[in-house]
Amino acid sequence: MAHIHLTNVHVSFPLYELTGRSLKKRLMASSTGGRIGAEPTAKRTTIVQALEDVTFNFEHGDRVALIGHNGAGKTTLLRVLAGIYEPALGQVNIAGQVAPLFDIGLGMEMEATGYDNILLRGLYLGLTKREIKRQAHDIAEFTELGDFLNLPLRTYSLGMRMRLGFAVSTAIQPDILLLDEGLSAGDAAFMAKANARLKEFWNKAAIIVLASHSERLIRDMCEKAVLIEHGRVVASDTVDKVLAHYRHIRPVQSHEDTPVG
Ligand SMILES: Nc1ncnc2c1ncn2[C@@H]1O[C@H](COP(=O)(O)OP(=O)(O)OP(=O)(O)O)[C@@H](O)[C@H]1O
Repeated sequence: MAHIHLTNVHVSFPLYELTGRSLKKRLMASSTGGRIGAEPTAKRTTIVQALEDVTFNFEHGDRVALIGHNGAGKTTLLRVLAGIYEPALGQVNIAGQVAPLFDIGLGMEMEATGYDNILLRGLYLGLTKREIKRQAHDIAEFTELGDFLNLPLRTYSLGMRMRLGFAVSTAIQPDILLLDEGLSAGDAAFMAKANARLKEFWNKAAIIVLASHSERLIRDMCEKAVLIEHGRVVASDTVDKVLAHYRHIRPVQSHEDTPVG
């Protein structure tokens, strides 16, 4: 059974550029972003605490929305779940194959060809060489990039890179899907195809974690939600309860698809 268990996870980024006291003060008072603090060691460098003491358990069957203001820590948390960031403190315990459908260029090499990047991104995602080779033809077909697959990635547009990244990430049925907002950058035809594949995965994936500001998307896709404020989890419950909590602490005027965060 798939699961994601996080215990007291901390992630911080040093801000070497930040030397002025007044800018630091203004940042500390900001309603967006992670908490600004001082690194306890090493010359007291200023840090942004992107995640602070994050603990939660997602179990098989969970569809969870990550909700929070700009810079709250949602993408950082997704990156921790994808193994892109190693937390400075705390434990990450994940059972199941993870497919991150964001940071689509990670693991890819600009000077390598599309075909080579299928292998590189596949290895980066934790697939074996054998698994990738078995799927390579289908992946190439799904991208519809044809002869471009023989050219280096630097010659691709953003949308072409997204086609390649998406095709590799979804080459096998993952247990855990990680998404940041919706997919973008693909053209209409590819987005329709990608969304159809995503829908199929959506029903089969054991756990889905979606970071989003769209109330409609959150309500459509998830049953549970985690609210993050300045890197800390402040609520973890049903979507209804967490959205109500969020509205309470950050009220907005409502309109058709009320942005969350
Ligand atoms: N590479 C980095 N270097 C320095 N600070 C970073 C870095 N990545 C993220 N941060 C900081 O960490 C905090 C959390 O950022 P993160 O991208 O996780 O927020 P988010 O909730 O995904 O925001 P948004 O809704 O705007 O996408 C922010 O204050 C951001 O400035």
